[in-house]
Amino acid sequence: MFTPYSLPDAFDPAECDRIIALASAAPLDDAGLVRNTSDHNIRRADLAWLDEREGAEWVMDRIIQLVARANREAFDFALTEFAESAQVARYGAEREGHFDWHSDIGMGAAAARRKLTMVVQLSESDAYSGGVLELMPDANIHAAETGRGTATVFPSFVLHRVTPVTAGERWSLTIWSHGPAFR
Ligand SMILES: O=C(O)CCC(=O)C(=O)O
Ligand SMILES: [Fe+2]
Repeated sequence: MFTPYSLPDAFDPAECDRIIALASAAPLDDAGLVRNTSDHNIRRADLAWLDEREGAEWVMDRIIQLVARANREAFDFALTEFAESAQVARYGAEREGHFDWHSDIGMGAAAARRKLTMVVQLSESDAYSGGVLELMPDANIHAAETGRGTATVFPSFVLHRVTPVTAGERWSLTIWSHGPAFR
């Protein structure tokens, strides 16, 4: 039940390009400084929030379908909303972009209600080295599928990380779905 669930071809290559272009339409924020309390040792990435970009509504429409499908097929959690914007992240080799082990359930009002996380691989896997999304749903580490456009869905409490990017750049899309407390 808590095994990460993979949805290949959640977005096609042209759609991945469009999402990266939307995120790049304005300067990206530093993950260490904005809407995020982590410091650079924990996370080094550049971020865009899709609710701040014009023309990203179709991305959210697709996300709703994908998360609903994953939840139906694999989790059956009580989900009520998407209380936070989707986030596009760029992890670049120029500063070994990474995100250390963490759970997505946080202290903020919305972050405390996160239940499912979905991460989409927006880059071609040979566009970068490192940058592996690893999950620890049990005593073993599971590497997420790296195919471009593949979505990985997992309970937001599952520990996960992105290993340092050592060459090239990796782009990802992350969204959280929210609901009442687990019981
Ligand atoms: O970029 C990724 O693959 C993961 C992002 C992530 O874990 C997060 O934003 O909480
Ligand atoms: Fe995360």
